[in-house]
Formats: sequence, C-alpha cells, structure tokens
Amino acid sequence: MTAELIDGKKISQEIRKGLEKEVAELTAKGMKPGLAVILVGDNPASRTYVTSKQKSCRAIGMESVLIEYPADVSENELLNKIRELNADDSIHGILVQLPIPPHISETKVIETISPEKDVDGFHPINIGKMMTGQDTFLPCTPFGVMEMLKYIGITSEGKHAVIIGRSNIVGKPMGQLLLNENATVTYCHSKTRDLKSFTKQADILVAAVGRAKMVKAEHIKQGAVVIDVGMNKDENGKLCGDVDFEDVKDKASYVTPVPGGVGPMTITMLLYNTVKSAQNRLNNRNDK
Ligand SMILES: Nc1nc(=O)c2c([nH]1)NC[C@@H]1CN(c3ccc(C(=O)N[C@@H](CCC(=O)O)C(=O)O)cc3)C=[N+]21
Repeated sequence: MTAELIDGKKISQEIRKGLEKEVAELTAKGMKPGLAVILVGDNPASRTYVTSKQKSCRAIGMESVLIEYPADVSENELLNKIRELNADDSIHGILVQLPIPPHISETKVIETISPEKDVDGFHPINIGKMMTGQDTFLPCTPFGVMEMLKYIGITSEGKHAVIIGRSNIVGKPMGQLLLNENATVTYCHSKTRDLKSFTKQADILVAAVGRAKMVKAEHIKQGAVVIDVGMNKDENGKLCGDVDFEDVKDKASYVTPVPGGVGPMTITMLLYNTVKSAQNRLNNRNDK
C-alpha cells in the first residue's frame, strides 16, 4: 500500500477562502479582524514564521500588526504592551511568538493576554474550557490536525490515538481534542519505556517531539494514519519532520508531509480564531 498524502496547503486554501468571505462581511460591518503579533529578539526562524503569519492575514483582508522588541526588553514593558493591546478595539487576536528570552516569564505573558483575544488558545481559562468541551479558541496546531482528519473523512471515535510528545502547546491539547472526539488516547514521551509497543497500536499516530525522522516504519501499524507535527532540520539543513516519510509511506494509509502538512494548517487556524474573535466582538456589541 502507498499512503495518501494529506495536503495541508490545499486544505488550508479551502478554509482560507471561506474565511476571506467572513472577513469581508465583518469589515463591511466595521469589524475588520485584526491580529497583533509580538516578536521579541531576532531568532531567524521566529522571524520567518511571523512574516508568514502576517502575509497570510493580509492575503484574506485582515489587519496584521507586528510589534518588535529587542531580546533585552523588560518583562514589564512587554506586559504593558499586552495590556494596551487588550484594550485596543482594532485588535481581536494577540500572539506573542514563542520562545521568548528566559528573563521573561512565559506564564505571565500568556496570563496577561485577555482570554477573549488569546487566539493561540494558550490561556489557562481557554485550556480549561477546551478540557471541559466548552466553545473556546483551540490551540492552532492540534486544531489544524483535527481539521485535516475531518477533511479526509477519518473519524476518531473508538480509534486508538497515540501522541508522541506532551508539550503544553501541541502534545497535551492534541490528546485532549482527540479524546473530545471519543478516541482512546495514549501519551508517549521521553520517559516512556518501549515506545514502539505503544506506537504500533496506533490507528492515528501524532508525532510532536522535535526529533528529525525518528518515526520509522517499524514504529507503525499497517494502515495507520500518521500525522507529523515536527519542524526540524535534517543533516543537510533541509526542513524535515519527526517522521521518516520515505520509510513509512508504504505502510501508512495517510501521512502528512513536511513542509506542506501541519504547518500551513497551524497558520490557517490562527486566522480562523482571529476571525472568530472579531465575530464574538460584533455579537457582544449587538447584544448591548
Ligand atoms: N505563540 C506562538 N504561536 C505559534 O503558533 C507558534 C509559536 N508561538 N512559535 C513557533 C511555532 C511554530 N509555528 C509554525 C507555524 C507554521 C509553520 C509553517 O507554515 N511551516 C511551513 C514551512 C515553513 C518553512 O518553509 O520554513 C510548512 O510546514 O509547510 C511552521 C511553524 C507556530 N508556532
């Protein structure tokens, strides 16, 4: 069997087309969706991602503001900027590009962003809502993965989903969203013994560890759906995922490529959340 590709670019395009219409409608009602991105320091990879987020916003008619600080900006200055953006009616989404320098508390930054503008879905209030199945902003990467599964018609109910990785922004919420869709979920991580014994049981395997090409054919079950969240550099400095694509492609039923898989979906769901935030704001205004 040769696996089918899950084309994140194509799925993204379709979703973004729908969003573009919503943006036009919101703009006509005086509620043009606006995203503020804060970049601290000059990590080249972060800059690339941020530029790509801005371009994607503008391509569908949204407003996008970039706020840059040198790496030695004080925590207070950053938090005050976030408070200012919380109060700014033209801004519906606030994203502080991670990682941030170690002298600034990531927890404080995330908790200072108003939950209504937390389009990353990282605020504890929004995480709590996600856990209890309430409507909220879902973290963009796992949300994008769920949309990819939906697009190819893969249901999660009763399936065994195995996640490799337990980060707060990808692994943990990924498992929660799959659980919300009635999958049986197993989390694996760096302390897991006999990783393969778990991954081989997966109907849906999500790799989110950050180790280049670590998932091989021997890790997966015949016909598994393999989702690659990794963004690594291979030995030649080329972008590659956590999955050894060439190795698994004849054993999996579906596999996501890197690039062109989960990455573009992450940005698409960020746009989605920002549009949703502007819509929420409009609804609140009309309720008053
Ligand atoms: N507050 C915050 N929110 C984030 O969502 C966030 C963050 N911080 N920090 C960094 C990570 C990383 N991330 C990516 C998004 C899209 C691609 C993406 O579009 N990748 C392209 C390739 C890009 C390339 O060629 O380098 C692809 O997979 O096809 C990658 C990585 C969002 N992140």
